[in-house]
Amino acid sequence: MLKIRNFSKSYKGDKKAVDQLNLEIANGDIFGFIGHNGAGKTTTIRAIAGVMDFEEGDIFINGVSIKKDPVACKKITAYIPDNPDLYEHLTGISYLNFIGDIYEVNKFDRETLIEKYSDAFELTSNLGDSIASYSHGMKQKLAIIAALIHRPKLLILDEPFVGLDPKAAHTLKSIMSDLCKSGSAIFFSTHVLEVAEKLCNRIAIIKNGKLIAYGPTKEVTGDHSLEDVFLDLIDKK
Ligand SMILES: Nc1ncnc2c1ncn2[C@@H]1O[C@H](COP(=O)(O)OP(=O)(O)OP(=O)(O)O)[C@@H](O)[C@H]1O
Repeated sequence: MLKIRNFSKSYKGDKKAVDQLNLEIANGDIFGFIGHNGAGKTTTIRAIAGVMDFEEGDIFINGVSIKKDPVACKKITAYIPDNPDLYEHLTGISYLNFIGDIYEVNKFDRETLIEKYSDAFELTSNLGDSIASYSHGMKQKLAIIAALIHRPKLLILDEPFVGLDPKAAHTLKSIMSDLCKSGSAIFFSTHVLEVAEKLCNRIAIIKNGKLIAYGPTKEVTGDHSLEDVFLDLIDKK
């Protein structure tokens, strides 16, 4: 579903924020992307989502290059940034319908999925309110619902659990599992290593723009916790 080939990115000619990254994510994978602050996670995620240009390498979504046909890639992808920028003057429901229109979601699917996910995130009673009145967590929930209503084949999330209350975080984890069981793939960054260890079948650890571990979670961790492996690798390499 997602192939990253020799991807590198430098900002303003500085040293590379990401350096020759290669990754593959299959349908059904929940892939956790882990690294220290400034390691290159958001840079990678923004390139995959097609919201940032890059010079070196290529990224393929379902076999299509994000450079050559970004629209085809974006049609089957949903991207939830760490701090979603929503249209504050809209109500929650008008925002969801706007996204539904862009992705050409039919009326039945739209109504069914808006109801399903708004109920799951306990946002149904707030959908008529303006987004400007939402808390940070409510905005995040709305961004997640908007991403889910067009049934993305690839869901990309940057730090999705920050700002969610424990119940919403639990709801999101089960939705992520269900989505992957239905054949979609998920790529997300997180600093919450316990969540990555429990939820992800594959993980990658990035340090200073380079991969230092990559593979099935159980193979990367062996007999240790992901936290131990992460701290050990970050100190060593
Ligand atoms: N717009 C930008 N202009 C210049 N440098 C940038 C820009 N965005 C990121 N960088 C640099 O690129 C490197 C990688 O940043 P990135 O945001 O990808 O890290 P991250 O792993 O997502 O970090 P965090 O966990 O803190 O969110 C850092 O050295 C950062 O300073």
